[in-house]
Amino acid sequence: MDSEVGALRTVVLHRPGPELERLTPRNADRLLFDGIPWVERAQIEHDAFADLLRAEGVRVLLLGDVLRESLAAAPDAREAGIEAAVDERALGRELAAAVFTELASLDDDAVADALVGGRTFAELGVTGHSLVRAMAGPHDFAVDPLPNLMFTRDSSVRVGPRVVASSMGMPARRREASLVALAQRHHPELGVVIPTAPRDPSAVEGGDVLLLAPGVLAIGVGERTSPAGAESFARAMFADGLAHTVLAVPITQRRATMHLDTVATMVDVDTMVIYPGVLEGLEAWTVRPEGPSGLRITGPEPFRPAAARAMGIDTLRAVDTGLESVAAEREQWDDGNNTLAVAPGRVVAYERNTTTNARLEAAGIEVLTIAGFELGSGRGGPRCLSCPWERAPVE
Ligand SMILES: NC(=O)NCCC[C@H](N)C(=O)O
Repeated sequence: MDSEVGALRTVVLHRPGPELERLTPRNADRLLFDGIPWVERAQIEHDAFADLLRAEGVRVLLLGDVLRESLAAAPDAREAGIEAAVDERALGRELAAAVFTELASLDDDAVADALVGGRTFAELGVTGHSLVRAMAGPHDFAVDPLPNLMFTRDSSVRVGPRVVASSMGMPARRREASLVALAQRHHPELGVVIPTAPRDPSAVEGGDVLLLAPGVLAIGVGERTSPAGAESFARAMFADGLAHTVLAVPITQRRATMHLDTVATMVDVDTMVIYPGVLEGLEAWTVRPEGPSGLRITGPEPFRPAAARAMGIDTLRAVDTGLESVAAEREQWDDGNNTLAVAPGRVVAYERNTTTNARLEAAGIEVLTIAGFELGSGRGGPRCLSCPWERAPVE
């Protein structure tokens, strides 16, 4: 796995499930959703996405199956998953112990459901002398649900022969990374991939990491990935010999641009789709290894020439998403720039972003479309919804 565009062979998706049924207008902001999705329709849309990928010859692994298979294969994974889900800081020691005991009494499938879908106090039936329990409403969560799990892009990053567990920037998503890492690690097939050495806990989310070309990574630095996170990721890549250059790319810290892949994604070996609102202003700091553990840092300078130089190409072509700024802004919000390449010059995109898709096609990119009315309510497109596990090397 050394690019964003090599023919996609294996991908990890998560079919959304009961965790989405937990969203209400009161908790949606905290759980990072902009609307309340219609769950059955989200599943239909997701199934169509998975089927399209299968029709493209991609092997689709579903995280729910991966998790269940891992829990069955490794008894210690069960305990580790439950332990990570029980937040002693929120529950207090005594109630945390009671919640742990309840979860531990469930069978493997029910544990997997609880770790993803969360559990309320009422559902778990935990009682006892706890102020937290006494003051909690029946629908308050003893274990938070993970409605963003379907955005498998963000919780781990596959680079070359390795996988990097993310360190999520947002509290609502923190547990995803450890759950996904646990599911991968204990899975009979995925577990053959070696994790990178543990990094420091600074924030990096996978939506910020773009494999521009073999050995060249761009890492967005903004709402989800901190400068420290980008640095520790770069150091891990250099230490493992997986990159020679990392471009740290500042992006505005707001919801519309939460990750680098919300404004720019690779659609061919030398081409990106880029939101025109950032096209001219996008900059990069170039980070390279120097000496046994040092870094050489230069910049900032305009992103595209810096990227082209690192990639060893004359020009990084940009397809911008419309000259008309209102249409471009609307489609950026609806993840028009968030494409998933299944092969060089062949991408999956949301059908609603008609201006962006027409411009991609005019630039010679084949666009395969999926519906994203409900999937999009969490603010993520085809790239966010996928964690590529294996791609063919690019020329
Ligand atoms: N790479 C991405 O842009 N992922 C989309 C994540 C959406 C999710 N609701 C979040 O706010 O984290």
